[in-house]
Amino acid sequence: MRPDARAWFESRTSSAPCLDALDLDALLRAKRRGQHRVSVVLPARDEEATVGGLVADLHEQWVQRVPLVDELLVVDSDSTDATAAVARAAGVDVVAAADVLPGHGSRPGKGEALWKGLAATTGDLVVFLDADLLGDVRHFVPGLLGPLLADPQVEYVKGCYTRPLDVAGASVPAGGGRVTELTARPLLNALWPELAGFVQPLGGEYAGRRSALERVPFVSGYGVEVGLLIDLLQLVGLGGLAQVDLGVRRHISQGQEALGRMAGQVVSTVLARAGRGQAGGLLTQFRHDGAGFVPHSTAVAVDERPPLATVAEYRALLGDVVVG
Ligand SMILES: O=c1ccn([C@@H]2O[C@H](COP(=O)(O)OP(=O)(O)O)[C@@H](O)[C@H]2O)c(=O)[nH]1
Ligand SMILES: O=C(O)[C@@H](COP(=O)(O)O)O[C@H]1O[C@H](CO)[C@@H](O)[C@H](O)[C@H]1O
Repeated sequence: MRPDARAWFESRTSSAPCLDALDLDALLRAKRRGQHRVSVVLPARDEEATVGGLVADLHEQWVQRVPLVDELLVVDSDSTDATAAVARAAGVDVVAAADVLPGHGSRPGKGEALWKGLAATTGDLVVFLDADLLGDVRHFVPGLLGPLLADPQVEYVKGCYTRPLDVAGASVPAGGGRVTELTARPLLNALWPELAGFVQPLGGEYAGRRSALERVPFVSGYGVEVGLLIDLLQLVGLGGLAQVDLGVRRHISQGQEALGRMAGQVVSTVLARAGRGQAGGLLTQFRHDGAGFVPHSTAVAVDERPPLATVAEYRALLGDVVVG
């Protein structure tokens, strides 16, 4: 690693306490001292199998038992299953991405759900969690908030973790993060070596100050994480970024072909941010039908939403809501 990346890695990497080791009083004092309001946003597309238990645990722990979280919102990203109903039955608010900022229409993709989730919430601190997480991840919330509560210079915190890959019933201890290891990490090391200290640049768990998040664009698809990292580096500098070790992260993993399309969106975003503009914007993959290879192409061109701070409808929304 370059000296600046190593210095960052050593000074801006912390570890999240496990739930039992947390000083809950100190955590709530820090929240009150900073007069913070905390929103947790989970983008969810077809996550009926996992979203209910996940949000029920988070709600019980951080809304009912310990008042750390003020808003817990699932953003239904055009799900075709019972994601919304399952999440509502678990006692949390659900909004359809298409219903947020309706004047701006609706686009597919995870980044669109996150942008709409930021617009639909009011906390000055916002935590983003994937909705397909497995196991007890309640400590992720205070872990991600910790650096933001402790240091006003920190604007954005990425979770990092080991990522076992569960495939066909077998678990590969560090097999997860395939797009990270095979695409994002090599590209970021080549083009933004100052970001080489990020263990999980694509990780789906992160938190930030609304004042920063509303000043960057949101790539509409899977390029959103790499886009946010690059854009927030430009906005707040390496000193405004941090990462926190959350332990182990398990989730519902996709197959190679789907990850190939995800990688295509990540590459398109990186090339666009590196000034290479839009290449072809198409990714062609191949299947074999027994007689020969059959190409099939998907669009991976970068589509993004502007910084929310530039959206009049959003400013009006904030103006109508008392934040505190
Ligand atoms: O169009 C989409 C695609 C994904 N997601 C959500 O974004 C998170 C991460 O997506 P996914 O699990 O597909 O990515 P992976 O974790 O496999 O990299 C999950 O909560 C998805 O439900 C979403 O809200 N809209
Ligand atoms: O990190 C990665 O390589 C990908 C795929 O992870 P796995 O190989 O399925 O564990 O997962 C992440 O990347 C996506 C694109 O940035 C994020 O949207 C996901 O939340 C994150 O899990």
